Amino acid sequence: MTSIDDRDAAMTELLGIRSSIDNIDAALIHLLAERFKFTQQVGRLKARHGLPPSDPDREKRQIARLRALAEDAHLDPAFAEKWFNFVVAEVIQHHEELAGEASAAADPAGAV
Ligand SMILES: C=C(O[C@@H]1C=C(C(=O)O)C=C[C@H]1O)C(=O)O
Repeated sequence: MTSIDDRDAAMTELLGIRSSIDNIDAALIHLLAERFKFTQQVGRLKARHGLPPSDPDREKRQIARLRALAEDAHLDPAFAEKWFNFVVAEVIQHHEELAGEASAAADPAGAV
């Protein structure tokens, strides 16, 4: 059993830790927003030049790099890879949408 004082101290400590978690979550949202700004830039460039939305070789290299970074940082490399694949799936969907918009703009009647 812990005393009321112990519990109050634990709650104060918990709130302090959660405030750091809140700051990190906010930083991650800002970093992701910045990443998506750049991937949208890549998507528009690819769409303008008829390049494919995905680049599996680049993804493979990034996964190897991120797994090594995760290991150094004592983060589960499998989690790092899952996170990357989750983000890339969204990026590729955006790129496909941009490619569709570019081809519709180039050929509004849909003629082949
Ligand atoms: C952003 C790109 O497009 C796709 C998305 C990637 C990413 O989000 O890291 C990597 C490769 C591509 O499949 C790119 O080709 O660089």
